[in-house]
Amino acid sequence: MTTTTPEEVRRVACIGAGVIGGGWVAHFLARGYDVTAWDPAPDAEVKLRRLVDAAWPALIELGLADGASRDRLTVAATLEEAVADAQFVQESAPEKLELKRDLLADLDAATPAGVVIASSTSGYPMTDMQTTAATPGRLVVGHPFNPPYLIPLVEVVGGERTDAEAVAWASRFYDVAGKSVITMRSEVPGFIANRLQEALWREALHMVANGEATVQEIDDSITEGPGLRWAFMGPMLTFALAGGEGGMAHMLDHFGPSLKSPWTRLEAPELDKKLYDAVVAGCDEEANGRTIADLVAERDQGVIDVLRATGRLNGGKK
Ligand SMILES: NC(=O)C1=CN([C@@H]2O[C@H](COP(=O)(O)OP(=O)(O)OC[C@H]3O[C@@H](n4cnc5c(N)ncnc54)[C@H](O)[C@@H]3O)[C@@H](O)[C@H]2O)C=CC1
Ligand SMILES: C[N+](C)(C)CC(=O)CC(=O)[O-]
Repeated sequence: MTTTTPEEVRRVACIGAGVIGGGWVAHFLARGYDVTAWDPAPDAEVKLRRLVDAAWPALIELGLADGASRDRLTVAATLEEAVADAQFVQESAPEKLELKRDLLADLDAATPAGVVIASSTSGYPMTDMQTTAATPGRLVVGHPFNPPYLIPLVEVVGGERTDAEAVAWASRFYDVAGKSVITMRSEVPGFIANRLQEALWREALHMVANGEATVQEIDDSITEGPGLRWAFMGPMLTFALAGGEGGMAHMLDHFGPSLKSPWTRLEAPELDKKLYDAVVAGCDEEANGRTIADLVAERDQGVIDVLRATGRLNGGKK
């Protein structure tokens, strides 16, 4: 393993610079790191710098680290150049298993020995991605949430061939870099948060497909309802309060049987053209003329307001 401690890291490489890679770049720049990015798309640098510029006002509001600057971003011409002197590597390439396997093997070959390489994958187990790397012990999952420069959580987990030391190093590094870390004990498919989100998403798609709720109603049902509580108290404790003075024990006695009620019976819906079009059109209708850039700015401001209201403006951590 690397002899660089998480506290000593100054140079980070971000591989893949789309929505998430770009978000990681913005986060690491705001925390004062030197960042080198690489992305094979011809227009990647223009898009990346646009994303960082759009994120920067929110990051200023959150509070930049000493010395943080957009000038610390370098866009490399090759993968090898990007990782040549990296002290940590964050991979955020498209969610395709074969691509991730090949890319992680290439990164492993090009990155200085012992440096930890993390994948942003939304759900592939590292065991399935590290199969062709020569030194898989340093490969971990570091799953972020969009946008990584504002949402604190990172889920960290290794694969069967990952060294426990690499998982511990990555968890500590993200902590030092201002993230809120959950280090998982096993490779649960979808990790923790996406497993929960996907359950909700599956039910939402069923309701749209069956004409039971509109896209707008689904969003309102969360933002006007449980979402208000979830920003500061998770689904477990909020449901404990549903039991009144009896807390979770009374809640389980009272509502436990409804766990087996028909609302939880569903398999994933078929994402056919009709459902696809209905969800896309519903989002356009709900956006009501607001562009994606407008919505990103609105979301960023909303997250900052929530972080401030819940006393979490110190770099995003509780
Ligand atoms: N979009 C989201 O909300 C989240 C995505 N993720 C994960 O982050 C990763 C990236 O997803 P997005 O940023 O959404 O995708 P994206 O499509 O916005 O960006 C992917 C980028 O990778 C580049 N790319 C293509 N081939 C590449 C290669 N061989 N090596 C390096 N870069 C390559 C593309 O040019 C593109 O800029 C995926 O693993 C995804 O599951 C994780 C959390 C949230
Ligand atoms: C849509 N997604 C599965 C890629 C989302 C995530 O992985 C995390 C997030 O940002 O919600």
